Amino acid sequence: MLADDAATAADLEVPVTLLDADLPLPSYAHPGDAGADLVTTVDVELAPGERVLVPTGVAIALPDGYVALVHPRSGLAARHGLSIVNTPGTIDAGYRGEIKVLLINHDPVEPIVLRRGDRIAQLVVQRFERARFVPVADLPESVRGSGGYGSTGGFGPTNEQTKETSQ
Ligand SMILES: O=c1ccn([C@H]2C[C@H](O)[C@@H](COP(=O)(O)OP(=O)(O)OP(=O)(O)O)O2)c(=O)[nH]1
Ligand SMILES: [Mg+2]
Repeated sequence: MLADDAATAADLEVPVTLLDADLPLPSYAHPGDAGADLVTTVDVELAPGERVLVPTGVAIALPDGYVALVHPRSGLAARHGLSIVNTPGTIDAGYRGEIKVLLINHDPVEPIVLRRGDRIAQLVVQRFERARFVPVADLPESVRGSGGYGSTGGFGPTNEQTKETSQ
């Protein structure tokens, strides 16, 4: 059973429709948690390496200027290798459809069995900035410059599985 998430008047109000009345609203396990847990409405078994788009029974209407991000749950990742292909998934403010989660089983050997009502992911609601992309000839200088992808050090050479395309 989920703990009472103790919503307060200070919390952002987000209208939700439950497409499956027997399952719960997204719910925070503890006060102060960033992620509200989402459940699967279906039983599903993921073979090793398999990905499945799983329904959550929830549709929301975020206010303009907000986004909801669908993150994996670390316990399921650590214990079973369960993650999300497109992590974090982006729920746009204008989206009124059912939130779905593209789960993947990263375990090389064991299948993962999920039951209807299991908590499979967590939704983090955030404000965001819209950018006005302004073309310029030269970007302002910075200390980092164009160094990236391990420019500050790492361990070992790049694995040959990492392919890079050149122009
Ligand atoms: O994990 C996710 C990610 C997205 N969506 C929904 C909400 C989101 O607003 C919409 C579109 O997502 P996104 O923009 O990431 O996908 P796209 O491939 O760019 O699709 P579109 O062309 O519809 O924008 O799909 C989900 O239900 N779950
Ligand atoms: Mg899109």
